[in-house]
Amino acid sequence: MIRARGLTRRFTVKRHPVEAVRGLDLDVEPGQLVAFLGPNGAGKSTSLRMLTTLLPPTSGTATVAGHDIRTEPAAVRARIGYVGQKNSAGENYRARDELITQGRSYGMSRHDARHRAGEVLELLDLTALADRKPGTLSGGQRRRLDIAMGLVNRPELLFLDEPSTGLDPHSRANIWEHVLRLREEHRTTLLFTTHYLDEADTMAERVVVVDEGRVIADGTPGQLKADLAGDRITITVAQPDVAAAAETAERMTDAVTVEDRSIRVRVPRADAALPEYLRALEDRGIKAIAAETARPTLDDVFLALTGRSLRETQS
Ligand SMILES: Nc1ncnc2c1ncn2[C@@H]1O[C@H](COP(=O)(O)OP(=O)(O)OP(=O)(O)O)[C@@H](O)[C@H]1O
Repeated sequence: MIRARGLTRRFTVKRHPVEAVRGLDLDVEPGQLVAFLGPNGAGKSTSLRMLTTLLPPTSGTATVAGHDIRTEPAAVRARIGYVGQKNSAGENYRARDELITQGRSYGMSRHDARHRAGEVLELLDLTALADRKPGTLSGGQRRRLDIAMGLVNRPELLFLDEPSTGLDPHSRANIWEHVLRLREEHRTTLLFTTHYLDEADTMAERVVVVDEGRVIADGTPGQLKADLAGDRITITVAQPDVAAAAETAERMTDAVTVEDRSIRVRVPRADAALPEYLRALEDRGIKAIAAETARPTLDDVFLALTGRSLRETQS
């Protein structure tokens, strides 16, 4: 559905070059649900805008829905939907009319555009709001209308740029319910950008981690966490035992950090490593005051790859 090779995009800002995307290689199969995860400025939106033909690449090639983004942009656009970060419907016409106008812009007859507007309103649970002007809708309703706008042409592939940013948790969950249904019932291929770690983790079957214009990891959330982060053990000991407890941990692995009276250890499997560590401490006469284990998050993956926390890079 997507095949990109070496896509790059350079901007010039105040006479300085900004390498927004540095050589994106990406293959997405039909029906996949892929998250582009990365901090602000990582190049996620720029990548999407190139793949949707809104922005020409500086170099590189890509085919999207079977057509070349450079030489056949109209054919690409006819087969994809794009929901940008900004609202796509205007303020002044009723939601239904905005959708009809969108249908007409794809060359549909008035009758077909009206019929399709009715279908997408139904699909996004917006039928009761069809006669309202977009400006009067809530944030979550407005976002659903944006998605409806992106679906008017029955796209095989839908790009969503930060579909749930700025929404309250209830509206976020509601948006995802609709997106997931779309995939189940229509087998739409979906590529979305996010900087919500939990969203990428729970919603996507594949996460492409982007940082400073490059893909730095690509896999299922489970794979990425197992391969790149591992479980975490945290043991708390009495102050005089801290140095000896840390040294004991260092015999097991290099990934040891000490904070106050707590020793943090990264291991592939906490269930196997914790009893071993506790036994080793006991052999040295050290008693643990508390022991905790935690499964890794995608933030741990980002930290392992970049030395930075994705949470800290949020603006
Ligand atoms: N039109 C533009 N002109 C100049 N620089 C741009 C332009 N668009 C993006 N950039 C720069 O390119 C880099 C990548 O931006 P991009 O918007 O793709 O990142 P992003 O990962 O989508 O970030 P965000 O999560 O904030 O949307 C940033 O340094 C940004 O300032």
